[in-house]
Amino acid sequence: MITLKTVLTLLKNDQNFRDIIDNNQYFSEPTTDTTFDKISYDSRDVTPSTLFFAKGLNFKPDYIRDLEIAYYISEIDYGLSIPAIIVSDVKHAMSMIAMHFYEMPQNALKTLAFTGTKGKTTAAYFAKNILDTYNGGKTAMLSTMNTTLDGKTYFKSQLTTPESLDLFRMMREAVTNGMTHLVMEVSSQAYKTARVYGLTFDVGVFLNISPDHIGPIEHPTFEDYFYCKRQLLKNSRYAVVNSDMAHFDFVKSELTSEHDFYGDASEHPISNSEAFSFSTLGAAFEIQLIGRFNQENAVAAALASIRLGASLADAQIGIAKTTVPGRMEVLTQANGAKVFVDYAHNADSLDKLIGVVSPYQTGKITLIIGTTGNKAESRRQGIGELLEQRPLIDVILTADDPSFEDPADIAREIASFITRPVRIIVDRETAIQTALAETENPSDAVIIAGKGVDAYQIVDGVHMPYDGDRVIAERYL
Ligand SMILES: CC(=O)N[C@H]1[C@@H](OP(=O)(O)OP(=O)(O)OC[C@H]2O[C@@H](n3ccc(=O)[nH]c3=O)[C@H](O)[C@@H]2O)O[C@H](CO)[C@@H](O)[C@@H]1O[C@H](C)C(=O)N[C@@H](C)C(=O)N[C@H](CCC(=O)O)C(=O)O
Ligand SMILES: Nc1ncnc2c1ncn2[C@@H]1O[C@H](COP(=O)(O)OP(=O)(O)OP(=O)(O)O)[C@@H](O)[C@H]1O
Repeated sequence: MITLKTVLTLLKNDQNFRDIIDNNQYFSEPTTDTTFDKISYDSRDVTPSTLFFAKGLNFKPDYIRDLEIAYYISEIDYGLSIPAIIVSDVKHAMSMIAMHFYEMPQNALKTLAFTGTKGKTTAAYFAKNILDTYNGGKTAMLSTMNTTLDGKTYFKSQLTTPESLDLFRMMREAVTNGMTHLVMEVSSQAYKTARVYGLTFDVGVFLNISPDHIGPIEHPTFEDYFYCKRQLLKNSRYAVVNSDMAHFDFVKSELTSEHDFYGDASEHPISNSEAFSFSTLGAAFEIQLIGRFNQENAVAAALASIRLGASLADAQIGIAKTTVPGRMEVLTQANGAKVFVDYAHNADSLDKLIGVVSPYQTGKITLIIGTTGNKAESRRQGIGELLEQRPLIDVILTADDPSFEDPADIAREIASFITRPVRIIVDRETAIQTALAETENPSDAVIIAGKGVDAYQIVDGVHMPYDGDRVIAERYL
């Protein structure tokens, strides 16, 4: 519950309030003694005592024109018969009001947030397992794939970082469920669209940065993407940063909170790095996820979790038992060839993935990859240029969430950066079946990159059923 008076006080304290318009009259103080028992940004989910937020690129005033709601908050006066609270920034208003509506759940949780171009989900899974070992399974998690508010039941996430109204509701539910810790991924979009506005995390981790998510609906430039990501460190009481990341000196120069670094250029380098083990922080670790970058993700999660109370032994146990659905999963075909299923879907992570596979697989390596339509368009050139530099990799280009674009056109665009012949097999299952049928012996490998266990393909803006790369690969082993 929240009163109109409190809403206005919050907005005024945040210098966000402009005016109330009720019946063509302007007011700066509450005109009624209203209490809201629901907040919503979706007209399909309101009651008469709902405080409604009109926001978003595709919002239409017709959604609420005929609704019986007490007030709406908006940057624009839509001239409706519903009283309007006009603000300068509706996303800021949503976050400030949501955290108070849900009674500041962040005060009852130790919060740990990961940002970075790559590794957020993996690091979040490492941290959940470490913290669960410490607190007996009381860690909620919000990740790109899965969300759990009771530490054990998972449901599919809509966004990497939810809208503020959903975020604070979920945080309150986690507290009600007895959770003591929350691990979450914070995307650059979350800062760009103020989904975590006003929230201070106990620990914020910056994993790495490379050009990505640049396109019409995401970030106009790399500068904007990088700036948004850095906001996590400004809004965390304690920062953990990868000393090997691009622009590290600049990130370091901006730090104002207490902090720790990991990586080769820090006091916590990784040593004795083998496929399934490594050493750091003065201890030996076992790990199921191969790849040096996963060892980096693990160290980041360990440092952050230790800051929140976990011990080094908790970190060793948590890291050893972590697997992440669709990330670096290895299957073996009847002929002994290996199939690597991984979520890599930009040039940087693809480069790392190929780097992990090629030392072990000395035969023919076939890569199946595509990239999204209507989003992150710069990935096409990045992936194409990378594959041009890997002449020994046999490439099959396929569909990966083409959305409103033609997947064959996307594939041809990637192929335009590669001078050797590459195959285009648009149907993803056929591409996987073809590659698996071509392997001959244990030194061969197929890398299926991009969708992991995602059980959909976005086609014409709609999530169409897709079995997921791992399930399909298992079918043709
Ligand atoms: C740019 C952006 O942040 N977009 C998100 C945003 O959209 P929006 O605010 O513009 O809202 P909209 O979808 O245009 O709809 C307008 C409003 O009308 C309302 N509505 C709609 C229909 C109706 O009948 N009644 C009604 O009230 C809707 O509830 C909505 O509030 O809010 C929507 C939910 O409220 C999100 O679904 C949408 O994410 C889009 C689909 C998206 O794909 N975002 C990506 C870029 C994103 O945020 N990705 C990052 C991860 C990036 C990474 O991997 O690092 C993430 O955090 O998920
Ligand atoms: N530290 C890292 N550096 C580079 N690549 C990584 C790193 N960690 C993971 N990857 C690669 O990126 C892929 C995605 O990993 P993960 O899902 O953990 O990252 P994410 O940041 O959550 O990604 P996204 O924002 O695309 O959802 C992995 O499948 C792996 O190929």
